[in-house]
Amino acid sequence: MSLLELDGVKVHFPIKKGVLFNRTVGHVYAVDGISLKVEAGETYGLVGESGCGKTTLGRSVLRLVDITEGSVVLDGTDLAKLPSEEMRRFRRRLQMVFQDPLGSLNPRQNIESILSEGMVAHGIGKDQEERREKIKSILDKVGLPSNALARYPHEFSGGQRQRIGIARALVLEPDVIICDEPVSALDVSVQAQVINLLEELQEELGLTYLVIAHDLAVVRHISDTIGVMYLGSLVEEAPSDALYAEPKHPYTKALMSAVPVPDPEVEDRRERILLIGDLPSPANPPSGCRFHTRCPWAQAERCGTERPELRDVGGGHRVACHYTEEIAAGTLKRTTGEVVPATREGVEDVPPTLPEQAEKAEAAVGKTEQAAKAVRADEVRATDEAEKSPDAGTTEKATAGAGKADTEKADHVEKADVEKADKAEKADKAEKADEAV
Ligand SMILES: Nc1ncnc2c1ncn2[C@@H]1O[C@H](COP(=O)(O)OP(=O)(O)OP(=O)(O)O)[C@@H](O)[C@H]1O
Repeated sequence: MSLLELDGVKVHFPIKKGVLFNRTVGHVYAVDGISLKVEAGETYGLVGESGCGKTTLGRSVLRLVDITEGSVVLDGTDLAKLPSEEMRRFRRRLQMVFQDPLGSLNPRQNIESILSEGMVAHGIGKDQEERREKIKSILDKVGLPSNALARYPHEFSGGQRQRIGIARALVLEPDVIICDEPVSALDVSVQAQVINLLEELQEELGLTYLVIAHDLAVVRHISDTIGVMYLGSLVEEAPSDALYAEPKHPYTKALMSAVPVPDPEVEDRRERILLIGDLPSPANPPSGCRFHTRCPWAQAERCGTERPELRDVGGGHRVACHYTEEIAAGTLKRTTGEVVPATREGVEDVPPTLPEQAEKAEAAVGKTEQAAKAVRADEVRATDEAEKSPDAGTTEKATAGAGKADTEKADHVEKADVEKADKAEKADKAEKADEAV
C-alpha cells in the first residue's frame, strides 16, 4: 500500500445567489475525480495551468477545504472521514510549504516563535529548551544560522524565508510534505538552490513530497512520478522520464511543445502545438472529455460525449484519452489546432528554471558577448581603415567614418550646451544672491 492514496477525490464549491435565501445555483468543479498514489520516500509532481485545481487538491489532502466525494488515505487512515479533533492530530503528519514565503510567516513573530508554535500545539519537546535545540538542528539542515532564531521574517531574503517555511514543516516530523509552487515566487538562481535543498533533505530524512507547480521544468527535476491536471482531473500520469520522453495525451504534448529547448539545432526542428481558446470555466466544464474543446485531435465520435478514464497504456503510463494509441501511431488526423515551427524568440520568452538550463543560458550569453565583441572589433577596424584611406573606402567604411565625424560634432555641440547651461546657472545664482542681500 502507498503512503498516500487519493481515490476519486472531488471538491465542488457551491455558487450561491440571493441575499435572503442564499440559494445554490451551481458548482465550481475545482477537483473532479482524482485518483493518485504517492509512494513513501518519493516525489509526486502535479502540474497544470493556472486554475486547473492543483492548489485545491493539495488543500483537500490536508482537509483545509471540504472533500465533496472520494477518499484520502494516509498510511491506512481515511482522512476524509476523520472527526475534526483526530484530523487535527493527523495534520502534524501532513505539512505544507506555501508559494509565498513572506505571506505565510507571521511578521510579528520571530523565527523561534514561528517554528515552536506547531511543536507546542502537537506536544513535541518537553520544554522550550528542548524545542530550541531541535529548531537549531533543523535550521542547520536547511542552511540557516542558529542566530536566525531571534530574527523576524522581514530580515531574510526570499530564498531564506522559503527555507524557514521548509524548517517549519520539518520540525513537526511529517510523513508527507505538500509543496505548493515552492519556488515560483523566487529568482531563478534561488529556485535551483531551494529545489536542490528539497532533494538533499529527501535523501537525508527519507521525506515524501507532493509537489504542485505550473512549471514543467521544476516538476521534472524533482519528481519520480508526474501527474498532468486539466480542468479538475488528471489527463496523464507517468514516471517522470517516460512522460518527458514520450508525452501521450494531446494536452501534455501541447504543454511540452511550449517549452523551449536551449540547443539551437533541436530548437529549429521542434514543432509547437498551439492550443485554441482559453481554459474553460470549471463552473461549466465541457461534456465528455474536458479537453475536447481545445484538442487538436478531437473526433466527432466519443470525445464530446464520453469522459475518458485514466487507463494504463503500458509501463505505468496512464492516459485519459480515447485515441491514445491512434495518436501515437500517427493514424489519426489532426482536426484543429495549429502546429508551427518553434522560433528562437521563444527562448527569451520563457526564463530557464533549472540549473542546467541556467548554465546553458549563461553559455549562450557568453557566446552572444563574444559575437558582440567581434562585431565591435570589426567596427573599430572599419573606422580605422576609413580614416586611413578616405577615398579608397567602400560605402560601409565611408559610413563608419562619417558616423565618427558625426559623433565628434555631436560631442562638441553637447559640450557647448553644457558650458552654456553652467554659465546660465551661475548667473542665476549670482542674481538670487544679490536679491537676498
Ligand atoms: N473557495 C473557493 N470557492 C469557489 N471557487 C474556488 C475556491 N477556491 C478555488 N476556487 C476555484 O477553483 C478553481 C481551481 O482553483 P485552484 O486555486 O485550485 O487552481 P490552481 O490550479 O491551483 O491555480 P493557481 O495556480 O492559479 O493557484 C478556480 O477556478 C478557482 O477560482
